[in-house]
Amino acid sequence: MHMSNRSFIEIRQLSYHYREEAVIEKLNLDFSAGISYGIIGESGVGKTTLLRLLAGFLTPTAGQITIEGTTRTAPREKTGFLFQDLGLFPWQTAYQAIEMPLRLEKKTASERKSAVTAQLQALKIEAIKHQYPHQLSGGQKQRVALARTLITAPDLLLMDEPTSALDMMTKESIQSLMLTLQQTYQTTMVFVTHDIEEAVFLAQKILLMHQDGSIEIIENPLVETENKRESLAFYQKCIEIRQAMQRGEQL
Ligand SMILES: Nc1ncnc2c1ncn2[C@@H]1O[C@H](COP(=O)(O)OP(=O)(O)OP(=O)(O)O)[C@@H](O)[C@H]1O
Repeated sequence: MHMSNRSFIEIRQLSYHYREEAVIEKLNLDFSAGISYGIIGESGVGKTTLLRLLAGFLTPTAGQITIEGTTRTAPREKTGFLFQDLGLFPWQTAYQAIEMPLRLEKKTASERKSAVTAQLQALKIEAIKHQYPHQLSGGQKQRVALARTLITAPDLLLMDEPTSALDMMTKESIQSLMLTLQQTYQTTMVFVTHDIEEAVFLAQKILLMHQDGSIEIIENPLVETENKRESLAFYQKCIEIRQAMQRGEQL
C-alpha cells in the first residue's frame, strides 16, 4: 500500500439516512492535509450531518470515512471540534477549561502550566483567565473554546458555523485569528458556514453542497491575496451590482 498516495481524509460511497430521509447518498470526496475547506449550501442540504460524520459522532448508514489510513468507527483523538454549543462549563474559569484536556492526558502540572500560558497568549485572553463563562462576551467565550480545542494540537479541526453568533467586529477578529492559526500550524480545517464571505476568507477550497447531497469543489482564487478583506469588499461589490442589475434596479 502506498500511504503517500492516500488523501488525509477519504470519503467513499458514504450514505447517511435519518430514518427514511436520505441526506447523503454515495458521496466520494477527498481532503488533503493542511488545507482549509469551507462547506456552504442551502439550509437542510446536510452540511452539519457531513461534519458530524467526519467527527465520528454519527455512524455512516453505508460506505466509509478513512482518516490517515484508518477507517473511522468512533471519534478520533487528534480531531478538534468547535461546535455551536461551545461546551464551556459554568463552574470552570477560562484557565481551568483550557487546562482540562491536558489533565485528561495526564500531563504534569508544569507541562500544563506552560502549555496553558502559551495558549492564553496566542489567543490574547490572558486578562480573562480567571473569569467564568457568564462573565465573558460571546467573542471571549469563542476564544476560550478555541484555546481549549487547540491545546491538544489537533491535526484536524472541525467547526460548525464558528462565528455565526458573533457581532461583525468580533467575527472579523476571530476569523483573522483562525486564518493565522491555520497558516501557522497547517491544520486541516473543515468548517460549515452560512457566510459566503467567511468561506472565501478562510477556505482554500469551498465545498458547495447541493440538495441531492452531491458536492461541487470550488478552488478559492483569492487564497494567496495579501489584502484579503479589501479584495473581498471588491468582489462583494461586484456581486451586489450584478444582483441589482438582475433585479432591474437603477444603479
Ligand atoms: N436528528 C435528526 N433526525 C432526523 N432528521 C434530521 C436530524 N438532523 C437533521 N435532520 C434532517 O437532515 C437534513 C440535513 O440536516 P443538516 O442539519 O445536516 O443540514 P444543514 O445543511 O446543516 O442545515 P442548516 O444549514 O439549516 O444548518 C435536514 O432535512 C434535516 O431536517
